Amino acid sequence: MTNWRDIEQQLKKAQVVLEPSARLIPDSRQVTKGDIFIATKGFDQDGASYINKALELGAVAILVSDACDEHLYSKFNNVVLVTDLEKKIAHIAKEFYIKDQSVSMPVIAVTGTNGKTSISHLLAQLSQICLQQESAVIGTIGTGSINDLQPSSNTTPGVTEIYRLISEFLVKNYGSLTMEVSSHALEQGRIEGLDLDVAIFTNLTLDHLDYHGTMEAYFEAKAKLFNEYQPKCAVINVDDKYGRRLADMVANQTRVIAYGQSDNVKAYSDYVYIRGFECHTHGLSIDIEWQVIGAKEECFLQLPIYGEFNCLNLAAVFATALTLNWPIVAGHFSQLKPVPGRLELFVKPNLPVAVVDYAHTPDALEQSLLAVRKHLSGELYVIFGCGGERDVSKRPIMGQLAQKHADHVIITNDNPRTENEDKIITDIEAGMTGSNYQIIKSRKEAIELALQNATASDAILIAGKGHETYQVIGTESIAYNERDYVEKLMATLTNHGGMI
Ligand SMILES: CC(=O)N[C@H]1[C@@H](OP(=O)(O)OP(=O)(O)OC[C@H]2O[C@@H](n3ccc(=O)[nH]c3=O)[C@H](O)[C@@H]2O)O[C@H](CO)[C@@H](O)[C@@H]1O[C@H](C)C(=O)N[C@@H](C)C(=O)N[C@H](CCC(=O)O)C(=O)O
Ligand SMILES: Nc1ncnc2c1ncn2[C@@H]1O[C@H](COP(=O)(O)OP(=O)(O)OP(=O)(O)O)[C@@H](O)[C@H]1O
Ligand SMILES: N[C@H](CCC[C@H](N)C(=O)O)C(=O)O
Repeated sequence: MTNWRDIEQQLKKAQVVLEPSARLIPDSRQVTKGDIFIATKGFDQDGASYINKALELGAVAILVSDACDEHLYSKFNNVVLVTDLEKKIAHIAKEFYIKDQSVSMPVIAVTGTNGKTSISHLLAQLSQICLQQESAVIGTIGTGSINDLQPSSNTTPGVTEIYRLISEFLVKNYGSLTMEVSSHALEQGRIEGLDLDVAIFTNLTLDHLDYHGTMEAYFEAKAKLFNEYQPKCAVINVDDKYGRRLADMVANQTRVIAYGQSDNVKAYSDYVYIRGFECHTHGLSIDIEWQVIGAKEECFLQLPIYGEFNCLNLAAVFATALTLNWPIVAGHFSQLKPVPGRLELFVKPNLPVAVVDYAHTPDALEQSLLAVRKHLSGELYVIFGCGGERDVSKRPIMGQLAQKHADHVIITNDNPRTENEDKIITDIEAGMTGSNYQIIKSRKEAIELALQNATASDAILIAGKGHETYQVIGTESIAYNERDYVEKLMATLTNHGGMI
């Protein structure tokens, strides 16, 4: 049995009635009445051990993989056994959800260690501005319209959820979909079967070695987006050495648009080149030259967005809009807004500027510290931590970079999860010298202290949580919205942090 039609026939024979609202659900905890539960063999667990739970919650049928333990599924009715279900599920989900496969929308996939959310949200904003049409996103902050994001638990959801979301976006008539594609997703085939109009590569720096083992394996996972999926167009940051390797290995039928600010860029026939840029208190000015299909042009963009790295993100957005034939003009870019929790500024007269950012990798932390320095004068405070149950090799490097680029460092908690929080902090300290830093495990206290100690001309970078709305301690997720907290705290403070 290889396709949905065969499965449907078998379910009909078994007199299973499927409602139009039925969904394919691989996680028993998400099953609701009328759904079909997908039981596969996972990394840690056998999905078939949750069949009972799924039936209790109202599943009307079960698709089970032959990789699952037979004892776990043989006793149930309405079970359809599918050989190699793990490999076939993408195809089955596509047929199940996309009934009319002639209807489609441009799909843009963004991969890389940092910048995926920023680029996808900026593209969705630009679509609204220049096409007056809503676009969908799938990524870390959520899914759907950026004006009404629905929560997502992974950066890239599982393949059944992806096709369910796409069917919903087609009904809503969104102009395009930009999805963040993590290296885990590429390794696990979560976007299998998708036809990609554009694939964007941002950069590759240290992260996720707990999962991939080596940078080379991490790169190979990212490269799948370009060599296995063969997008129509590849928009690649060729300032990055891994980007240059990718640009050399894409298939002939994929058009490469190189972007960046180094001399490498103009070696490609299609490119978006950042000739220069300026960082000022109101944002960025970027001088761009581009050549796409022969014609060479230039323009000057002004944006109320911070960060040198956002020049690169903007170049990727620009190149993508060009290849999709969006009618962009320079003025559209000045209407873009910062992405929530990405170098997001909180400003109040007579108080230091607070910048909430999602930097949680060494490169992102360094880039965001350098970025804040370039836009703002005064002393720079940084408050950051490292996640528990995540790549430990980044901890001392982040400690070292914080000390190198900031004037004042406060180490705090960032989702210690089930790890010992003191051990995480000791790992960070291993990269630091001297004792001119503070440890304040409570993020709230750390932020309040920095706001009280800093002067009105200083800046405080609060890194690691960005848009997150929780702090995970042990297995408990405690509500904590850093953006709200900072805004409310600043409202209660007068100059130099004195409480009202
Ligand atoms: C290690 C890993 O990547 N696991 C992913 C994998 O899970 P799996 O199928 O191996 O799951 P499993 O735990 O062995 O369970 C087997 C089956 O039992 C089911 N189950 C399990 C428990 C239960 O109560 N009921 C139930 O039905 C599971 O849904 C699964 O179908 O496939 C699932 C569906 O695609 C993913 O949701 C899941 O991501 C887990 C939750 C995860 O945390 N992954 C992280 C590492 C991740 O993917 N991160 C990247 C981005 C990181 C970044 O760039 O910052 C991401 O894309 O989010
Ligand atoms: N092009 C870039 N290069 C380096 N750092 C960047 C870049 N863009 C954003 N950053 C930094 O990385 C952080 C995360 O950015 P963003 O959320 O856009 O990346 P992401 O790839 O979606 O990350 P994640 O997969 O972890 O969600 C930002 O808060 C910022 O500090
Ligand atoms: N999606 C990333 C984000 C981590 C953000 C940081 N706040 C942390 O918890 O480490 C991850 O799960 O590794």
